[in-house]
Amino acid sequence: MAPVSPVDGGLDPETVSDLLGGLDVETTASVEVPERLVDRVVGQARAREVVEKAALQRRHVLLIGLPGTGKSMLAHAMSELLPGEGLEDVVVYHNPDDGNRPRVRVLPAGQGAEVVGRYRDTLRNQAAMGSAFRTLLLVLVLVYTVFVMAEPLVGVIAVGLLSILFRTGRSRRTARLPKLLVDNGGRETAPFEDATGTHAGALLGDVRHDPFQSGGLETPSHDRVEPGAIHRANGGVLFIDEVNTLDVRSQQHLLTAVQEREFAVTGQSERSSGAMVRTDPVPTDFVMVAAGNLDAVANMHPALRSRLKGYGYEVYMDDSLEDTPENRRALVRFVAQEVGKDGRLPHFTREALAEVVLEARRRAGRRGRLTLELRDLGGLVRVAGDVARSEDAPFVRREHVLRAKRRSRSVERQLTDHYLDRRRDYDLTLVEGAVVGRANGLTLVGDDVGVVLPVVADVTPAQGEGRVVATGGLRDAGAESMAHVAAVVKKAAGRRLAGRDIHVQFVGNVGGVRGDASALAVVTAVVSALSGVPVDQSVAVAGALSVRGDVLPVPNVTARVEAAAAAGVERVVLPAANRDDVLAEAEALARVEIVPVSHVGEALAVALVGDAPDFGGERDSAVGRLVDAARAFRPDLPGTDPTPERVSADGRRDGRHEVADD
Ligand SMILES: Nc1ncnc2c1ncn2[C@@H]1O[C@H](COP(=O)(O)OP(=O)(O)OP(=O)(O)O)[C@@H](O)[C@H]1O
Repeated sequence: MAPVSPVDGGLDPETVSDLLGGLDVETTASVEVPERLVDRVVGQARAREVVEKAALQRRHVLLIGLPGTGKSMLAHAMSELLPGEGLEDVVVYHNPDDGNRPRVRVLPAGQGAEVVGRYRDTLRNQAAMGSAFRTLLLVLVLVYTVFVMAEPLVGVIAVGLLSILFRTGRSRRTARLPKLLVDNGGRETAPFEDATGTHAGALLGDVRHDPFQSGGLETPSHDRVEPGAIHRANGGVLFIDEVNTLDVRSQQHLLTAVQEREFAVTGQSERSSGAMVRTDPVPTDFVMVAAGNLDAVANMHPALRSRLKGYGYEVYMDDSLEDTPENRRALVRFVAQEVGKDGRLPHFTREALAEVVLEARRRAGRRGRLTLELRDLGGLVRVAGDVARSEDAPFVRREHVLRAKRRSRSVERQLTDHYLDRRRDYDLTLVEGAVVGRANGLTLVGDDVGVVLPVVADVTPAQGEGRVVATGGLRDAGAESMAHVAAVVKKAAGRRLAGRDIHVQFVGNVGGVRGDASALAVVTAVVSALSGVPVDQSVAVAGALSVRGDVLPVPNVTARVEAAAAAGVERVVLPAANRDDVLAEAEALARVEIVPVSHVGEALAVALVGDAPDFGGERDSAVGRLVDAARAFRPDLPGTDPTPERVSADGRRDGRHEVADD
């Protein structure tokens, strides 16, 4: 059989070499993955440095950032950096003085199992000796009653009663066998405990309920004691993601464990018999790595946060890293690491690796950056591997990655596609002609799926104070941005806007408008509605606005441009600050023209077309000023120009304007 070649196609070798940061490997099989977990972390230089320092000083760490950026990986890496020596075992004993107060003994790691083993051996020997003695005694009683007293019935009863007595005594003795609560024997690295989403019992330890409680059938309390993550993490790392989701009581107890470095185990449920039991304190000398998004900081118990602040470090995780050859090589190592971790995936060819790096660029959404949301990128690696495996391909090739990209559509992507299909049925997308009061905005569903979102506006007489009424699922910054729109329109309009309501609607909105990237599209639609100057529907507009009309950058312009191109839009108006963020590789760029703008006027100059209709003798100064602003960038823009005479393309005077301007 001919050897299977990992040579792939589709990208030229120079581009591939550049995308791999010059790494000279044929497939991921020859990519070396570092031994230590901390060396496998891609990017996150600050967090890595902090974790290394905190491990040396045994300080707590708070990692805040987006999901899947390596927070738990760093916490795990930290446990590898902590010394594996000096760990302890914890053994819990029956307390003969008080059955509800089990005793706790802390021993060097490995000795706990020995102690319990020795205890068990002693009990076993005692039991063996006792059993021989008891058998002899029973035989003697039987012989005496049957042969000497000649009372076999008395003999059988006596032997039965004695057997029950002996059994109770034996179960009492075996019940005293101590329990190994925390076993660190044979462990080479410090423990790592992930307590994410645990309930109080699993976090703080618990004492199980005993339905019998007395009468000789009960389980002794020390045998019902269970350690919590805080006890198992002793000497190592306790990792808690979404720390703010722990209830307040658990956070308070956690704080006590952190401060005191020991925490007694007691039953967590008030109604359980375990609640009456409380052990001696059990050591909880761990380093805590708490994680979450920004909400976690806001909602964390203030005392716990202050403890973390005072005795630890806080790091905001990076969500992207610089697109340098070194970092691209790190990404290639990441793919090799994910392939190795899965264990069943074929290796990636150079071209397939290059495609993953390209995807990391695309997902970063900013020029010169690579995404660090690596859990998601790891998902793409696995799907690409599964696609290759389903075809029994010996390697994951570029086409597999491309197919995986299509297949591993996020829920947002699927929802958007579904919505676009529906919208096509109802003809909601309009990408040609010119319409008054309608502009094509570009919004995001989720973080990285672009959608063309039409915005329509109309002006009506106000019942009271004039206002801007916006509908169609505006939330957060999206709702706030309407105030910026109002400022821009009002400033231009002066008092002439009084007595009018401006209605704005996001048509067929699917995911709600969270951000302020639609502000420019809204102003375009509003100005068009006020002026009657139509908007060119082959143009799509994306941009946030300052209250002064400056166009501000928006996230993930590549996804927006792709959505515009897919819908058939010809030109996309984007904030000038975002110009470089559209990936050069985006296929969509071949199909659309990008028009960078810095001021609302520039955008209007591109989007507004055609002549303004007759205003019935009354020139609208609100619109006048905005369209004037636009004219500063495109002098031929029609609208409020007071010049009475306009010459049309064929040299004739434009009669309609004459009438309007007279
Ligand atoms: N910076 C990184 N370097 C290498 N691999 C990473 C990195 N970030 C994430 N990963 C990969 O993604 C997986 C998930 O990351 P991890 O669980 O650490 O994310 P997280 O930030 O803790 O997310 P969450 O808050 O959702 O738990 C890791 O096991 C690893 O394979």
